[in-house]
Amino acid sequence: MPDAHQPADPVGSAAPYDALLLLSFGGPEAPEDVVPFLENVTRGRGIPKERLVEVGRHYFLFGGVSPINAQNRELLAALRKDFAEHGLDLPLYWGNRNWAPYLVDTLRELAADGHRRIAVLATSAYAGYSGCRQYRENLADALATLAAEGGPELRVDKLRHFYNHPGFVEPMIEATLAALDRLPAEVRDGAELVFTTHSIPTAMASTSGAPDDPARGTPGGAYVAQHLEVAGLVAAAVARATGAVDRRWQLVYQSRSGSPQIPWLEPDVCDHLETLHAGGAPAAVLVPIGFVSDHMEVKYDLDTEAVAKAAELGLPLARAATVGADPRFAAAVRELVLERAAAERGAPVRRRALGALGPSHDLCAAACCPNPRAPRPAAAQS
Ligand SMILES: CC1=C(CCC(=O)O)c2cc3nc(cc4[nH]c(cc5[nH]c(cc1n2)c(C)c5CCC(=O)O)c(CCC(=O)O)c4C)C(CCC(=O)O)=C3C
Ligand SMILES: [Fe+2]
Repeated sequence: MPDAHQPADPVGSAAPYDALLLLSFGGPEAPEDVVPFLENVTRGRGIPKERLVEVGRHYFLFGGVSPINAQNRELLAALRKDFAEHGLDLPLYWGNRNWAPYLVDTLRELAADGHRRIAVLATSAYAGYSGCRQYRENLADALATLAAEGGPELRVDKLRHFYNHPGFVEPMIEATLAALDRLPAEVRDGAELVFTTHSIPTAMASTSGAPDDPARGTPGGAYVAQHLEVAGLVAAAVARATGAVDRRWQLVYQSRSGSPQIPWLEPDVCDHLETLHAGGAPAAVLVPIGFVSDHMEVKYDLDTEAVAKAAELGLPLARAATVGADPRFAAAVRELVLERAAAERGAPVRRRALGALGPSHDLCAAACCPNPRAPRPAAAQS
């Protein structure tokens, strides 16, 4: 195993890639965007009407503006800066699944600019249908549209999952320590760590990951195994830094939608805060390891709803920042591009990953993270 703390080669070639595409979820930027955005997100997904009205309300509370697009613009700026500082001359593009700039428009632009082989970073760190295959299905749809228009053939390679990359984990450790510091000194040592991620249907969780992943088929599948790995890494590092070696932590879930009859991953974060309070916990720190930036799931479900729950309980609570545009994450993206480029050229590759699960595969298998409804074409797979 290579030493996880050694940086990858500082300079390298991005060949065979012509460009990097940042592929994200997208979000509304004005009140009149909210309903069309939600229609884009939920087309054909059987989400109850009441849930959509409720989620729309979350966006209207913030003036109809999701923070996610501004956060992606910041990440693009951080990537431009990092690439320039490291002499990596690779054009950067940005497209979204559910709002402007739309993926299909960005692919058209890439094609018009003469780019043919494109590395893709999806702003989703973990395995699973929603975080991986759905992005690849949208890539396949957009490529099919371009082909139907008579455009040139593009090849898109999605970069590996980065949940256990040190450039993603280390900022979260630092953010957790900073959140602990914001708690009153008298409750700090006893504060429990509450790692949160998006709940998904348990059926989707248990089929997440590659077919040969040992976690595949376990109740939480690779989705839960990967989150537990990150939570454990952050908890251990925090314990080392604060000396409170027996600090308790748990992985919990948020932002559940869908029909109440269908089982989703539990417990919910607000229920967990009640459990902690009932058990005598003096304080808690929320660590949203499932999300790359402080988008609406973080701003509403944690900073609004969970904060209100903690206030009602009288439980001191602090929320750790997400990775966002941290320069270490930008550097990790550069490493992932250079790593994959080297692998595609057949050159030696160093793949940094913390913990025991190892670096994720470059190419998803056809049976990775299946679509829970019906199989559909997906790009970037074997
Ligand atoms: C695993 C996961 C991630 C993390 C990985 C990743 O980042 O991709 C994620 C991210 C996000 N989810 C987002 C928004 C929404 N997700 C929804 C619905 C759903 N998400 C699901 C899962 C995930 N979602 C699932 C299983 C559903 C049910 C319907 C379906 O099977 O598809 C709905 C519909 C209403 C509702 O049900 O809540 C909305 C509005 C935003 C944008 C936030 C902003 O605007 O700032 C982001 C970053
Ligand atoms: Fe979502």
